Amino acid sequence: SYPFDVEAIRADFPILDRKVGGDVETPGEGPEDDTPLCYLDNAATSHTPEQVVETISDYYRGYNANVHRGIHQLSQEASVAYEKAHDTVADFIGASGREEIVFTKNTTESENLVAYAWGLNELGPDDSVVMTEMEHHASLVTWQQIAKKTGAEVRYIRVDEQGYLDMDHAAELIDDSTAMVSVVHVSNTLGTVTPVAELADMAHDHGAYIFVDGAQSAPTRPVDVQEMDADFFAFSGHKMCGPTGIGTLYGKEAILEEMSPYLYGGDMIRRVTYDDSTWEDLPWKFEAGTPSIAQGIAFAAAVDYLEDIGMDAVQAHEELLAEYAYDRLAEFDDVTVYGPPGDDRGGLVAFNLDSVHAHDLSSIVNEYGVAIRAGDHCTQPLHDKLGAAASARASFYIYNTREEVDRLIDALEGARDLFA
Ligand SMILES: Cc1ncc(COP(=O)(O)O)c(CN[C@@H]2CONC2=O)c1O
Repeated sequence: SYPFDVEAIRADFPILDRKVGGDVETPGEGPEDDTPLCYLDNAATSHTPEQVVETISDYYRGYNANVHRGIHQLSQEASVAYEKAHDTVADFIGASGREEIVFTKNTTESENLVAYAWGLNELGPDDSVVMTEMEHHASLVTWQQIAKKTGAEVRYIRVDEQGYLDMDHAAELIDDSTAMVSVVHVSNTLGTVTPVAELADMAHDHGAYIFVDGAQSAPTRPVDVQEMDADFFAFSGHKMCGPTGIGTLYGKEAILEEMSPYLYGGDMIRRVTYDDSTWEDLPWKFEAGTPSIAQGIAFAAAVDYLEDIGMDAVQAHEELLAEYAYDRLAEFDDVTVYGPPGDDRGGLVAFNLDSVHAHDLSSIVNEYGVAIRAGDHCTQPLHDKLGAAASARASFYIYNTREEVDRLIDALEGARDLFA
């Protein structure tokens, strides 16, 4: 049994009825497209339910217009919907209001916004930025490069053998020189869940900010940014039933108020003269130019869709599938699974089959209709630490089932027989 009616959810995703195996030039239409799809790459991107797809087409068909400035009815309708979408996202993560919700392109842009608009101005040679060894490149490379530009020092909290964060090491690294602690909430490679509230306390005890990368947590579990006391929190719509091209940077209002803009242009200004300019209120100060209007409205529809299921139920489903996959992989004596035990991780499992390179494994299981990820998952330093050039990764979402995990295991057995 599952925490909710998975079959009813699957009915909202026609793509799950796709057959694969044919010519990629003609998606889903070729005569060889005869193998039912088994999609297990949700940490990369999730699918989009009909309700969200319809929201996008309803917008373009019914009230497409530019926002914020127009006086005519369509512009007012689009502006209300786009601005209210910020309220929906604010409620979803426990923010105090739309002033704390900046719509960006994705998590990556959210990280860069803070690194450039705050980091470049505030960091210097006496400062340190503390991250973990399991950061995604969206934060690791961003803060690494900003630190180079500003002379700040970068420090990495150790991840132990089991994939847990070494909190004693965190306490050593986070000190009075620390200006920013930037950490992943749920690792997209290990599935490790980081104790972000504890890290926030450590950061605040030393007068530092904490930036939580919520790309893999916001879609898969309840998030309350005030409870964790995050100063910044970032996530992407496309990983949580939303379209690509839309993400969120949450920031505490007082901090965003102080920060200078990231991108300049229209919509983010209040008054412009030849000499200088003043800025719009939050969050519009950080949304320059014509925004991704349809995507923003659809992002809110995706939040509504998930809230209907309930994030506790989403988390429970993720965890049962991750544990099941972990246990089934443990049946192999030539499989290495990375990260904490199956009953203490987010909804993904990265692994290697000893005799088969992850890329070969991924392409073979693809022959069985199974879609998983192979590569470094944008965590190359972590893979160096693991001693793995690459890993295969299965990641689950609300529409996946145990039978689909079984299909993965059957495909792995097929791959092993091929290479045996
Ligand atoms: C932990 C984490 N942080 C940041 C990002 C960046 O998100 P955007 O690409 O939306 O900016 C990702 C994306 N996850 C990658 C994308 O593909 N496979 C993954 O695991 C991620 O998993």
